[in-house]
Amino acid sequence: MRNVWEPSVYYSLGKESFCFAGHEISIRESMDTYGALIWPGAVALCQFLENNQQQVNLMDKAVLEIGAGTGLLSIVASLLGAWVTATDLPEILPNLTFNLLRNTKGRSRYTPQVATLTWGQDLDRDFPSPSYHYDYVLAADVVYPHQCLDELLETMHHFCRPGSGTTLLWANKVRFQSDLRFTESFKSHFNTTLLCELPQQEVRIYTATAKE
Ligand SMILES: C[S@@+](CC[C@H](N)C(=O)[O-])C[C@H]1O[C@@H](n2cnc3c(N)ncnc32)[C@H](O)[C@@H]1O
Repeated sequence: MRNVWEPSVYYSLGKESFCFAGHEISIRESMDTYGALIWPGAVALCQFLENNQQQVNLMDKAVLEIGAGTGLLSIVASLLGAWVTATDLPEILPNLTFNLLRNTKGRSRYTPQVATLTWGQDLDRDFPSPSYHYDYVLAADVVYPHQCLDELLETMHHFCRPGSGTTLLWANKVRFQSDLRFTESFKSHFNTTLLCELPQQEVRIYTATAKE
């Protein structure tokens, strides 16, 4: 039988209750993996989406989140009216599904979907375009020292192609030189605008569309 990942330690690191889009949101975290913790980029992008609903109107929009982790950002997008697919590595999905269902059931316009998406892997097979077209792709704190930065950029590019009309929203805490190198590469692939900078949290939020 497939081993279903369950957090072994339920441990509150920082805040696990939030209020966004008029709802109390309760997130189950764990110490087990990066994907079971809430990262500052997710909180910053949730705040941005809540405060800028005219600029980024998610009502009835198709939204994909990559590296969704605990699901906080997907929950907020869902509560703001989007049809959301939250994706991550397979071992993250049980906790992600748990958090999504517990916080959106009976509250959101569309039931959020959950899917495995390993950056750079089988994208044409599992998410062929144009069948899988999204208005927005969300990404929070997906850039940190890991071995898959090229695959991450390839994934962003897969969903945000020239002429697709897809907008990418990427929030990240700037931690290392490698983050700045990724940002340069990101800017060379996409038309990029810095939407917001939070100096205290050292988080930057970018919006991007594909270069023609
Ligand atoms: C630092 S956590 C951020 C989680 C969440 N977005 C947040 O901000 O709270 C990075 C996320 O990317 C996911 N991730 C890392 N490598 C990945 C890969 N190769 N393919 C897909 N997801 C990956 C992790 O499982 C984790 O959920």
